[in-house]
Amino acid sequence: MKVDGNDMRPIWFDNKTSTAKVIDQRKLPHKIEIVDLPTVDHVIMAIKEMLVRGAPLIGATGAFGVYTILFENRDNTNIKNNTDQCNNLIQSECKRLKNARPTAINLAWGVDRVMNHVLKEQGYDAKMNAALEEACFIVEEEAENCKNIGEHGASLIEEVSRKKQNLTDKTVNILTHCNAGWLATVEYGTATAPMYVAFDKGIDIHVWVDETRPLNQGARLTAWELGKHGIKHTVITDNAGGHIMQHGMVDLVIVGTDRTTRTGDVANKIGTYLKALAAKDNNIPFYVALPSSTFDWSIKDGLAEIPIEERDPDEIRYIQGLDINGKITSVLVPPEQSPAANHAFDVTPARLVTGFVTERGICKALESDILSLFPEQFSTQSRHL
Ligand SMILES: CSC[C@@H](O)[C@@H](O)C(=O)COP(=O)(O)O
Repeated sequence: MKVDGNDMRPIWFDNKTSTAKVIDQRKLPHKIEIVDLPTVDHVIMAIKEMLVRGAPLIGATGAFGVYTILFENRDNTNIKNNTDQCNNLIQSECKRLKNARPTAINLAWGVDRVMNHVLKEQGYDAKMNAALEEACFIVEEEAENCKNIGEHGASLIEEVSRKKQNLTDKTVNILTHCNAGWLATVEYGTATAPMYVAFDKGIDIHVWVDETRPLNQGARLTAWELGKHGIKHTVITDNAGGHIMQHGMVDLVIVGTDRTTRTGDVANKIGTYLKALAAKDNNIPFYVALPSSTFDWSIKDGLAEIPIEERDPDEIRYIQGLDINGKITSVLVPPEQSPAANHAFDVTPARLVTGFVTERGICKALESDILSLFPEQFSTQSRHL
């Protein structure tokens, strides 16, 4: 996507250094800082500390992580000359990569996909080349998936726009939570992709951006992205959604997801469930946009089976922003001694979801409908079979 006229992605491969590079999203929107990922420890740190975040981006970063295992050990003759030792190292490092964050299924998906590719190859250089090739392929494929999500999802916005043509206020008001934009994917985003497509087609849209405490991905990242694209938006507190829905100020909710079961239960950033409840109570369509890499085909019960990450309570206790000297700084909010609990995600049951926007089209939040878009997953072993 364009930032001040320049093409930008949150991750890319730098041929000069032979390493993946990422934008450090902790510093946005105040500073664009690029970080190099030359070792697996760097990759794990980037995922854990959320320099990169958002399910599809975590998946892409994990995919490059597998390449990094081989890049990092390229001068280790013991590993290079012993296939068993090399494969054991790849498998144990991949396990470490997959443990960096638990909720987004894309991480395990991206790592396993590249790992399985690499283990089949004979010879160190062939393995390293295969890892890089597959990681780059995943990045392009996810970008294409998000583009298609945008095309399909824009039809929902166009439909609302058509219905509003006889009203004085024709603006389509969309609410979103967290950041499911290009910063969370590779290009376009998931929840934001339909917004970018609709806006580019000339539809009058306005986006309510939940600030998304504790790390403010909405206020910091979604607002920045939308602003750079010229899309009208307003940052609101996380608790304002219900109120504005009751007052007819929201036509449509679109969010992303970190893991969705084959039955349509949706894990996403903490607070998503409350938005879905409020949308249901106000008859407002609640859509979830996702690439197929975010479905967990092996599970059926999101509440019981999706692991919910619990992060450092200090992310709640401290809030980060620019001080009056223009320096990024953190300040303590609650009393020093008060404990805090940081549940990073929640699960919205399928019954509250109007539908899914995927790269293959839109479907209802029902196992049969989801599988009719992805019939090849019909026989994927659910843990319940
Ligand atoms: C297209 S990204 C979808 C989700 O990953 C996004 O909504 C989200 O919850 C991100 O959480 P984060 O903790 O910032 O990684």
